[in-house]
Amino acid sequence: MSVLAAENLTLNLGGRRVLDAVSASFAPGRVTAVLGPNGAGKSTLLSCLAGLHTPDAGEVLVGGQPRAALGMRDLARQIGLLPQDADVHWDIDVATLVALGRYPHRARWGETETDRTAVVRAMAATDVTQFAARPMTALSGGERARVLLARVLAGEPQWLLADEPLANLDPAHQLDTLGCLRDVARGGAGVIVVLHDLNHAIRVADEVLLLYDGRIVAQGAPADVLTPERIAETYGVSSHIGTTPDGVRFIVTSHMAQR
Ligand SMILES: Nc1ncnc2c1ncn2[C@@H]1O[C@H](COP(=O)(O)OP(=O)(O)OP(=O)(O)O)[C@@H](O)[C@H]1O
Repeated sequence: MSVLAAENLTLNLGGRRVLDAVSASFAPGRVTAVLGPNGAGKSTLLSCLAGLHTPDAGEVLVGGQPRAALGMRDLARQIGLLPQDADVHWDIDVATLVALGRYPHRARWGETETDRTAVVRAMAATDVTQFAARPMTALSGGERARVLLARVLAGEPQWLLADEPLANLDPAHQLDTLGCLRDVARGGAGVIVVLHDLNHAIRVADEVLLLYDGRIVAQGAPADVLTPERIAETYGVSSHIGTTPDGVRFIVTSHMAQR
């Protein structure tokens, strides 16, 4: 099966161990939420998977092949990364920027109907079609964030790696984006998404991977991993886990009681 796998990834940055023997395997058609407190190594793990960092030990396998064996174009077709705090401050119009997401697929003779369809679909999925002709500099932060997600979606990657894609979005667009990530997985791609809101994770993820201090402390179904005990150990907060009358699970966190 064509999986994306991290095998014993170890990475030191600035003299500190940032990832410590991280092994994980991601399957197509599934959404994996990468969770953990600030500084746990979530973005670094995504960067390693996408090829932006070369690990000091261990390797990333893409469909069983070492990532380093793939050419840049092939890698760009297979893995689409939306980095944390991605932004654009130049005067490019939205449709042109989203179309740049097709770059790894572009034929020598230019844009094809397939390219155009993928761009239109990506813009609709992120609710930015109405901004198509506007320059990026004339959009709000949340609108720009949706356009940048559209650019990655336009590339129709086999693996979508999204680092906090909900950070600047209003509640309705957060839910829409979670739905969009599920649709991407339903279409057969693997989705790996860094999230901070545990409620978003239990809503979207088939699986969660919980990092702490550069190590994986748990990986599995959200209900199995996100227990009050583990939330307390990892995040240092108390939690109450419940279910709404219509069956949606939720987690409410609060500060630990002072001793
Ligand atoms: N270039 C760098 N040089 C030195 N240390 C770094 C560098 N980049 C990241 N780090 C450190 O690596 C650790 C992991 O960073 P990373 O960005 O992966 O965390 P994160 O889990 O994504 O955190 P957050 O939730 O705050 O985004 C942090 O302690 C950070 O300070």
